[in-house]
Amino acid sequence: MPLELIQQAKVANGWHKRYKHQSSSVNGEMTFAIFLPPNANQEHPVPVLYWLSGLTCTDENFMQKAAAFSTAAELGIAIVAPDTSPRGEDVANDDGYDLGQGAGFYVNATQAPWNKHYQMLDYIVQELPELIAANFPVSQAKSIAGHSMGGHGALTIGIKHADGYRSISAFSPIANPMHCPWGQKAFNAYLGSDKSQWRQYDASELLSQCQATLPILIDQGDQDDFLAEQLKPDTLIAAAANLTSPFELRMQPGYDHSYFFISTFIADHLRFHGQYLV
Ligand SMILES: N[C@@H](CCC(=O)N[C@@H](CSC=O)C(=O)NCC(=O)O)C(=O)O
Repeated sequence: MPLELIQQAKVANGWHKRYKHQSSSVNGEMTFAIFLPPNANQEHPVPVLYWLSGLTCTDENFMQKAAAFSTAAELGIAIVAPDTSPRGEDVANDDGYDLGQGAGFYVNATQAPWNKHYQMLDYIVQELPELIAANFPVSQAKSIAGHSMGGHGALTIGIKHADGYRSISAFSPIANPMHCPWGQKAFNAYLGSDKSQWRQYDASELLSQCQATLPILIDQGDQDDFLAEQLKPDTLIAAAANLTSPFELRMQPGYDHSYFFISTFIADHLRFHGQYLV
């Protein structure tokens, strides 16, 4: 499907570009943004970090607020930030900010009316990387990162599709969505009431069962208003107890849930991924 360029700007000697396109996975239009570092060209394809944003976000929040460009340019890493859901008048929605448009939870919905468009897992794992590879000077090397709902997405996708990615990182991820209000609301709507279907999308469940996985870095602010009720990083630490691959969860004193926090530590995350994307 052809890409339509919406916007572009030079930044950090590279380019930030936004595109929309028809998506076969979500059966409608999707938008994504890409940062291409200055060294990206057909003779020098660059690795890609996929960034999954949180509730209420579009492709723009990370690109405008995370302050990632200078380090990504220095390391020669492209960043792709998709929208967090399908959108449009014919796309199912909810009055709450935590379900529907802007809150796709990176799952393949099985329940009506959501299953018509909310196939975000297929979009992120298959369709979007194919589109990026076909249209931009990128190599096969991919890593995945995200924030909050997007941290849940990065962890679950990276763990379940470990052959497709080199490393995983997350800021303030929803670590155990089966047991928090945001996750329970979304999973009930998108997946139905059968909790056996929820486990495939719960990072703590997946991590506790896997023998080996990718290197994982997580940052969590200890002044995050969502920490105890929604995020539950302790369950992830417990689930990671028997891992043999590198796993680090850093509690960062004084930081909240915002992009101020993300912008403070994004360079660490890019350098972490950079080790594995060479
Ligand atoms: N009550 C808030 C909730 C929205 C919010 O905090 N969204 C976060 C992600 S939360 C988990 O996925 C976010 O990234 N917001 C965008 C930003 O640019 O900060 C609300 O008022 O909507």
